Amino acid sequence: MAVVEEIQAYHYSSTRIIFYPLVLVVTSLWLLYRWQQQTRFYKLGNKLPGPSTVPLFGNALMVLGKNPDELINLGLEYTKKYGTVIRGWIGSKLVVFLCDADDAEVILNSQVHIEKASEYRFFKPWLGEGLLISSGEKWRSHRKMIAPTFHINILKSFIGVFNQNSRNVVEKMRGEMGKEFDVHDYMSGVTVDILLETAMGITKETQDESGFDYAMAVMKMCDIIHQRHYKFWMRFDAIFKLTSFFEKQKHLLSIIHGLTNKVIKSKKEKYIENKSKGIIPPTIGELTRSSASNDTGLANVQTLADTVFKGYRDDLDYNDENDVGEKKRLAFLDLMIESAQNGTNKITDYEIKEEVDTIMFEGHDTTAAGSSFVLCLLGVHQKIQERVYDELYEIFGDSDRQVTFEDTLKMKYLERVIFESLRMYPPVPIIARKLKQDVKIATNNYVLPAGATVVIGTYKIHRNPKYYKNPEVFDPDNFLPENTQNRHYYSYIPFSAGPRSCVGRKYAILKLKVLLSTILRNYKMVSNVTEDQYRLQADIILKRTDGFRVQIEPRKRVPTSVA
Ligand code: HEM
Repeated sequence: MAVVEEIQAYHYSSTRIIFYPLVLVVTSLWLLYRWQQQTRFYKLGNKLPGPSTVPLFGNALMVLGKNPDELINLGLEYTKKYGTVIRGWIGSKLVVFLCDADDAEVILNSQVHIEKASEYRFFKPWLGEGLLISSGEKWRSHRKMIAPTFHINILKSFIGVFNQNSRNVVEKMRGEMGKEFDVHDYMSGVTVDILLETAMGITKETQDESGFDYAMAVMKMCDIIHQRHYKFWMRFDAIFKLTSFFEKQKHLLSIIHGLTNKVIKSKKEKYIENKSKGIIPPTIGELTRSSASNDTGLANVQTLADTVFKGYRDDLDYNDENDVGEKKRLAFLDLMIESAQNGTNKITDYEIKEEVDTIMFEGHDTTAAGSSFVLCLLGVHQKIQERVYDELYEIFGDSDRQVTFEDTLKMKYLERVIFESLRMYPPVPIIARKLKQDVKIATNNYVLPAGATVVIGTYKIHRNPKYYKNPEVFDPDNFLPENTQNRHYYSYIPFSAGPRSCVGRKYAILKLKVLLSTILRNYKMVSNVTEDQYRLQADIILKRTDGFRVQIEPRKRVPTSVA
């Protein structure tokens, strides 16, 4: 009897131990939820259209367990259902998706809403407070220093590097003739090689094993960051630190930062040594200053890019008319060291490292994806590829000579093809900001509250029939002057726009023209995978989860009408 009583008492007390605290927790959570719903933040958020929510979880359960291509399909489905403004609650975090050019302009054109969303924190161990993620005064002063280093005069001095590396990749690809292969592997490799040289001044001749290790580490780090974005559980630092990826990241970062630090140290020593001998490199100001000896005669030619990006209101166009042609080539790193040493800009070695690392990341994955999409699309759209080749034949004939800056100005159709590819498959498919102040957007005068995360849906804006007649059709004529002149500037934002637009825009377009024209003069691209079969990945960089599969055939150097 005593034993039975003892068991009953035990059950009773254990029920009490579990039951009452549980009731307390549930009640507190319910009260918290009720209180939250009454706050201004929630009231404003709940005025926006979006799927129904579950108390406390919001819409978080809907994305749980979804793989990257399912996520993109889910997002696209919701835009059909709810229109161009959609809110989602991830627990108590408000995320607002904007897919209309007027609304995008309100955010991107602002000097206030320039704070990056918390999702960018995964880059922090690698890029520190570099241009991509920094904010406030630090971002402003570094942007002011870095934007001029992307001046067209400096970019022109990179043409030789672009050419040499493009030729190298053409040779590497030769082994793939007749097979189906993933062209992204090659685009990724050549992009890192070009960046090593243009950002850090490391050439194939001067680089040792560490250059190769660095390139591999950059590619692998990009992979880890992608995994953290689409594997939900990897987003939590505490869990991430328990995975093997964390150890791998530590190792890769030691390679990346090790080389960046080493190069900065030796370049700085060299600068000081040269200075003591009276050898001083040209300043950014000198490299970009006007000169009577205009070497091209084409400096004032208006390119398509000049028209398309005219309304961006960013800081990349100033001074471009002062085109003095190719001078001494200095890498971005040299320019930063020089301006720090001569006192023009206050920037520490550590900050220079952050900026060089940022350029290496931003310049790599974006252009590798961009060029891979162009090559795949040309493999599918043979007629368009023929027009591209005919234009190249007109410029180069059957010669194997290198591309000059003047040639790139004549590649008008290729430029339209690149722009159209960036429209349909923007390498950066979304841009995310954290609001520090309330903002009223154009659609329905909705007010987005401070603290919300705003996601600009570039991919979706680029496919809005309001701006493009047949948005789902790959048609480079979307960028004929008559079609661009009256289009909303913010309906085409592959490089973002406004004060935080991409500083590498001109670099990217120039590099893509040299690289793609060199490949297309040597090979005909073929692809049996049509666009409806592409499996796109919802990620920080738009990619294909099915791989960028193409085949190449040798190019006969005659116009396509004769071939
Ligand atoms: C097709 C190629 C490229 C595309 C589509 C692209 C796109 C973008 C976009 C959309 C942003 C804004 C990101 C955001 O606000 O979250 C950005 C920023 C940036 N990009 Fe690019 N980019 C490309 C190539 C490059 C290259 C080649 C470089 C450097 C060599 C570069 C350097 C940067 C930097 C430093 C930023 C940060 C700017 C700031 O916040 O002030 N990008 N890029």
